[in-house]
Amino acid sequence: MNKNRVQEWKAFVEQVRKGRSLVHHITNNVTMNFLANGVLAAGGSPMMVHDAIEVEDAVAVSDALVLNIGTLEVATAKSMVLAFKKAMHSGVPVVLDPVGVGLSKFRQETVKELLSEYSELKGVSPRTILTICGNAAEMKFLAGLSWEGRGVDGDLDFAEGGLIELAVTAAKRTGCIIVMTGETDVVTDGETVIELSHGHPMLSLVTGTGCFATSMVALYQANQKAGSTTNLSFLERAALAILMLTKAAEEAVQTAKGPGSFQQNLLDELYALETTESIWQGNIHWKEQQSLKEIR
Ligand SMILES: Nc1ncnc2c1ncn2[C@@H]1O[C@H](COP(=O)(O)OP(=O)(O)OP(=O)(O)O)[C@@H](O)[C@H]1O
Ligand SMILES: Cc1ncsc1CCO
Repeated sequence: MNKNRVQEWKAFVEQVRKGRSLVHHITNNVTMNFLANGVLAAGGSPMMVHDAIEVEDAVAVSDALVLNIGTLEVATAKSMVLAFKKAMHSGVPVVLDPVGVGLSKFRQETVKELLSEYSELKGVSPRTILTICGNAAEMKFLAGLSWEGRGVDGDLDFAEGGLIELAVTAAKRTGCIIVMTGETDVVTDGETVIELSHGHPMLSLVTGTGCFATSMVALYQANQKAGSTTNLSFLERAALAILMLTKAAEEAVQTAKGPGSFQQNLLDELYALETTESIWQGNIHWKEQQSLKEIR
């Protein structure tokens, strides 16, 4: 077990939980309230600002930006592009949730525009990081394969090895960090793969837990206040975000009667979860160049 690593992770999680990082969201109107309360419970400060007239001003004061296309509208798609460009030029990390991307040409074109803006900025400094957080159906589309999602949901069955290959292909094709959620979560930049198997199936019975995973990643990748730096990579920070969410879910389910109380408990656990030894025990695997080694 790598104790130093765990100490660094723990210190960073504590930093995030006290940091009140400002996470600007342009997101869907189904889960917006859940995301705002979740970000607050996890130690951040949420801000939902959508209108094109003010999104650039909002990005200018933000520590991270979430773009979620769940209930995409023509006006918000325009806002997203404006906010994205402003974020990229002002060093604000962006996390995109391509909800139901294969559903319509409109969603596909919007995501394509953001990705092509991102790739055009390659080599331009400063250019911050773009992470994409979504389920296997959405990643399948981004990997250049056919869309098999149903509505905005993505119930896809993949063999273990297939999942990793899918996430790696999506990362290589988009040039982004990929966080692929599901029973097993896969976090990869196309080279390194971090696999996490925590959480509970109850997470699928509350709408927006995937959207919230995206918000958590943004909170953990957010710019840190002066004097609160970290050596952790964006990849590791994304994995920590998922770890905290899924570990909180494991606690939340203990006393839940069903999805309603589970959702409430989840907020309480995100707020209270102790970063003791048990958090770091279990199924976190780190793979590099085909070799599997556990980082704890
Ligand atoms: N069967 C499962 N067992 C454990 N954890 C799960 C399971 N399914 C999903 N999760 C967890 O639930 C969270 C949401 O992932 P999921 O893939 O369900 O998102 P999604 O389909 O995009 O959701 P939504 O569209 O409702 O926001 C992730 O943190 C993931 O780890
Ligand atoms: C149900 C639903 N429809 C559009 S967005 C959303 C929330 C889960 O992504």
